[in-house]
Formats: sequence, C-alpha cells, structure tokens
Amino acid sequence: MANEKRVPSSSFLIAAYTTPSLNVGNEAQGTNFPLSLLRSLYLPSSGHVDVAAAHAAVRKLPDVKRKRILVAGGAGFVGSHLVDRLMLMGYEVIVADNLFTGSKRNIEHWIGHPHFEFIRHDVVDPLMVEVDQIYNLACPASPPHYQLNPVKTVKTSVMGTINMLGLAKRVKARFLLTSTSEIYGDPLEHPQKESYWGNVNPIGPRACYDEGKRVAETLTYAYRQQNGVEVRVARIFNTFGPRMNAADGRVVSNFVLQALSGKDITVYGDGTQTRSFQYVHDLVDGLVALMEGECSEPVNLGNPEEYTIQTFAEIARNLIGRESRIVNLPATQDDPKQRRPDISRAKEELRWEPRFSVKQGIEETVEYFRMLKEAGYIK
Ligand SMILES: O=c1ccn([C@@H]2O[C@H](COP(=O)(O)OP(=O)(O)O[C@H]3OC[C@@H](O)[C@H](O)[C@H]3O)[C@@H](O)[C@H]2O)c(=O)[nH]1
Repeated sequence: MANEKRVPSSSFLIAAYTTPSLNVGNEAQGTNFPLSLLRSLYLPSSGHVDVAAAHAAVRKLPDVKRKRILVAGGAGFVGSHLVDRLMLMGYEVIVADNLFTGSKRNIEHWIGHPHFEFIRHDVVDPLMVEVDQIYNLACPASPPHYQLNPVKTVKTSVMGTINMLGLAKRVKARFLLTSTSEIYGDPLEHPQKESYWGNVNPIGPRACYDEGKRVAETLTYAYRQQNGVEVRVARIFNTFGPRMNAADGRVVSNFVLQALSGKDITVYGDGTQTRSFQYVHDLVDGLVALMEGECSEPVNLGNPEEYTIQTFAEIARNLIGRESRIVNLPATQDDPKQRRPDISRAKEELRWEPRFSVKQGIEETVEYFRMLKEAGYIK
C-alpha cells in the first residue's frame, strides 16, 4: 500500500506506519482485518480513482449467513467505519443518511457494490426496508454541530429512534442504539459505571443532545418491554480517528489540525477537565460485538486512558512537532469536568476492550489529516 512506503516526518509515525502486521477486530467474532486494508479505504490516494472499479474484496458468505443491515447515519464518522467493517465481513448494508454532518465521500468507495445501497433519508421520517439488524447512529455528535439547531437534534434523537424502533418491530430486526457518555452529564461518580444515573442540566446548551439520547434510551427499553423488540444500547465515550470532519469542532480534530498548521491550540477553560479517548476501530469492534452478543443492558464503550485537556494539547503539539502555542479560551457552559468509562461490563459480557493506545490512534489520525492536507482536500 502506498501510504506504508511514505516516510512521515515524526519518528512516532514511522513506527506506526511500518508495522504492516497490525490487525483490528476479533477473529472469533469475524471482525478481524489487517489495519492496512482499512487504511486503504480512508487514506486519500493520489490522482483520480474509479471508485466503481476499485471496491475492496469482501468475504463471501452463504446466503443464510449474509445478514441485511441498516446503518442509519452510515455516512458519518463512526457510521462509515462500521459500514466498512460490515461490508468487508460480507454483509449486505443499507446506509440511510441525510448528509447533514455525514458525507458521501466517507462511503463512496462502496457505491456500485452489489451488497451496498445508499438512501438519502432523514430518520425523522419513517423508512421501510427489510433488514435483520438496525444500527442507529443518526445524530450530530459534536457539541458545536448538535447545538446549531437544538430542536432538530432533539427531533433526530427522539423521532429518529421511534422510527427506527418502529421499523425493528415491524420487520423483527435487532436494534442497536448508539447512546453516549453524555447521558452521565457532568458526572459526580468517577469513573462512570452503567448503573450511574447521571447529572444532566435539562435546560442547558447540551441538553438537546444529552436529554435527546436519554429519551432515546427510554424509548429503546420501552419498545423492548412493550413490543418485545431485541435491543442493544452502546454508551459511546469520546472517539476519534480518520474521517472526523475537519470542521467538526471536537477536541481531537481541532488540536491535530491546529498543530499541523502551526496555529494556536485552543484549550477551552483552564484545561483541567478530563476526557478518555478511544480510537474508532476499537469502537467498531465493540459495536459489532454488542450487536452480535447477548447483553441487552446498556454497555459503556470507551478507552479508560484519561487525560486533562491541557496535557492532551501538549501531546498534540509535541507529537506533531510544530511551534504552535497553547492558548486558553473561555470555558464552554456545562462542560463536564471529568469523564472516564468503567468498562467492566464490556469486558465481561462482550470480551471487548480497546486495543489501540491513544498514542497509536493519534499517530494514525495525524497521518490521515496530513495526507488530506497534502492531497488538497483541506487547507
Ligand atoms: O478546541 C477545543 C475543543 C474542545 N475542547 C475541550 O475538549 C473537551 C472535549 O470536547 P469535545 O467537543 O471533543 O467533546 P465533549 O466531550 O465535550 O462531547 C463529546 O462527548 C461524547 C460524544 O458523545 C460526543 O462526541 C461529544 O458530545 C471539552 O472539555 C472541550 O471544552 C477544547 O479545549 N478545545
């Protein structure tokens, strides 16, 4: 693969990109693939690519095992990585996405594949398709994006989840909700276990997302109880990686892009707030393990490696090796002060835990954004 021959400038990156044997996923769960194969789906290549002629090879499954899977929000950052994995595993995948924060570019390498279908669709409207499983990832997830139109964010979480659950009920599909660590709000318990009920300001600027996802969880268990729908709930902690929207506004893409351009690295507040960051391929492993497994309780999916935002800014600057200054801007309202998942349930029930360190993930992400810049996709 072309990118493995490149010699990136930082010694960290050299180590990461000359390890061709690195795999993602879990062999027993069929999610295992070489990292180099996944990279080939998101690292830009030079020149023009005939996408229809360039589909990656997918596993051949017998008809009875080839599930039909709907991924709502499948053109987004996490959704598109999930789609890659499900396609490579040999399933038939339908992506429904309104392309509000998602992008066709994230899935264009599957367009024209006989196992793949894209529907431009907003989940606030009902959808009827025959499927065996539904992953509901449809919702803006970055704070600046979800706060842009808070009413729409609530509608997407609530009506979108009702529509997807209604579909699951009608076609007897298993349903997975991607919930969030944000349902714990500004947590008074640390680290956060699934049994913690949270500390959410119901009328603050984050409420449209936090409360929207809390109602989505309520709806999920109500459909289970009332209609016998098979449900799964993932509470996703901060996730980063290739295909984050460059204008996303979340901390990892902001810091990496700022450091790559030699601009100021913007820490909101005093930087003592903490987050725990997981690399996107680990999350995808966890989502598939949850969907395929037997656990119907909510499950935290995150990497317990916790950093203050100030330290994280220093890591970004040191890793990328530019002369960026770290500057402190005003804190945002209701910003959670600490966040770290307790992942005992995921370990026990799904046999899942993150395999990428934050450092490895950041190296991969830096390389991704560096290549996007070099290819002229972003400034
Ligand atoms: O440029 C920036 C961006 C962000 N930050 C800070 O970095 C921390 C993380 O902020 P992010 O915007 O990346 O993400 P948050 O943790 O606030 O919310 C996230 O939570 C979990 C997921 O469900 C969602 O992806 C998102 O809502 C916050 O303390 C934020 O104030 C900066 O200091 N500078």
